Amino acid sequence: MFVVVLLATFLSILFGYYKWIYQYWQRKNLPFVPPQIPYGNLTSPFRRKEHVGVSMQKIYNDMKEKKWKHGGLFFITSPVYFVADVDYVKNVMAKDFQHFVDRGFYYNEKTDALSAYLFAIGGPKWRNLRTKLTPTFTSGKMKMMFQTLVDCEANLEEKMALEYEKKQPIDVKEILGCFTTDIIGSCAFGLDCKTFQHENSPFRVYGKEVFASTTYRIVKATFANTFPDLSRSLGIVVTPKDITAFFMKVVKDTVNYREKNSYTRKDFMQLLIDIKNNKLVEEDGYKFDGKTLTIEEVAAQCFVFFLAGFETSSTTMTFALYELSKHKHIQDKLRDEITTVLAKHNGKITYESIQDMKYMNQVIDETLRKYPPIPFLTRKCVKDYKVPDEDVVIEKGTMVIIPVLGIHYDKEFYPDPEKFDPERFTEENKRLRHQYAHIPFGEGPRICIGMRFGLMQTKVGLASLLSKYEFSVSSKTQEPLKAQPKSFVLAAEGEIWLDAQKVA
Ligand code: HEM
Repeated sequence: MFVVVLLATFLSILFGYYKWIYQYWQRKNLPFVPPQIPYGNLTSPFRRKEHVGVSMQKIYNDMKEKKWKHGGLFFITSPVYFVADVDYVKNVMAKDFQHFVDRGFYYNEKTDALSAYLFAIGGPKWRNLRTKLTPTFTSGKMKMMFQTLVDCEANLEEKMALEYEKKQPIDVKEILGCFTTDIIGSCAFGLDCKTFQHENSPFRVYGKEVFASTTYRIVKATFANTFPDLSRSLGIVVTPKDITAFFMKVVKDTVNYREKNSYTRKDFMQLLIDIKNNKLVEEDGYKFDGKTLTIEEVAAQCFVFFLAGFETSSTTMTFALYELSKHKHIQDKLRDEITTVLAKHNGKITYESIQDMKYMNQVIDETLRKYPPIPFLTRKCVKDYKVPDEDVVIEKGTMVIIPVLGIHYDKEFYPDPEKFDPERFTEENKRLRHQYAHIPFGEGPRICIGMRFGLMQTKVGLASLLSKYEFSVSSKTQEPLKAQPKSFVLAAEGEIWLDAQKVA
């Protein structure tokens, strides 16, 4: 009896707490989407049937229909500020950035070293590291790493030739996943991963594991990101232990080898080692601030280059090839451009030749509009923010959502948004649109630091494949494509099978 009374008292206190919390936005005078106990406006992590990015897109559409420029949500019991107007998005991401410096992701340097990477960390730590790493991604550095991409492109070419010989539909997602894993493995870790030759190469295996979200990992990450301070004091670890052990060992071994043997290489790893040993020179745009990187910090940054660098670009190439397969005239037009440009550069894919491919840019921009790998972005309010021209103050500590996918499918900016149409991205059409209507790489000071590198590897992969093969969708592909509900990056559920024909 006592236990029943205790339980009833606990439940009624909990219910009262939820009721009080769920009136938060009402008290703030901001319209809000009615939440449900216990997950608020999130779907249960145990019954997730659609990608969170798609749920955020639906909320965006709903708010637009009601002519709301912004609104309130709840993630479990945390109030979340949702921005549904591109001018407001611009304020949050750039104009009033000082209020929204953090991303609000959980990380824990003490118990989970690899989680403290540039994408997740906040405050002065982020600013410091961002300043240190920015010179790593200049066009000069990209040019320097281009040969590595060309070396990996030769492996892609060889693998495609072998697949073609089989006269079977080709799993492009897998091939392009191996291609970008090889590139990032080489540029971030200085290793030849050989993923094409060895199906079970550790980088490919761990690369897949990193993105294989199980319900357990989703529950843990949702809890840690919703209650970061509590999770930090509980010492929650979000990176699986075997992944941490593998990447820490690879980085430590590589750094030791290079330092002992005075061996250097033109890659991200070398740039990080140079920052660690304070060897970067002023001409690199680097100003020494008296702080170097620890080996754990080097490992975490290598890890984020790997995390952020391979899946985003491989899904972009995969979706681009899928859309091109469905739109032969666009595919032919792009191939014509590739052939013409390569002819001017002795038939070689060079750093200069890919800069000349203007229609390629349009195709990639349209692919990233329809399939932004990160379909919504977050910021955390770090000091109270009075929303301009509104009677609302967003409190310090509030999570902010920017619904990228919703904006990218908004009919106001993109009539007939389901249609794949690279003409939307001619210079003239881009000028006519709000700058924040296309944000696949984010915007403002926290914009993707690897954008140039990501675009470079995407262009190399597409130019390599399209110059030699003509693609069409195989009947083995499950259409219409559906987004994997549990993955972090927006990726297709199941394989994308394409048929290839050699170009005459
Ligand atoms: C098609 C390829 C890629 C896409 C679409 C993409 C997209 C994004 C987006 C949307 C963000 C968040 C930006 C924001 O919040 O405003 C981001 C951040 C980031 N990306 Fe990328 N990315 C790509 C490739 C890469 C590559 C190749 C690397 C590294 C080699 C990389 C490293 C990072 C890092 C470190 C951050 C965190 C930046 C910060 O918080 O300061 N990304 N990326």
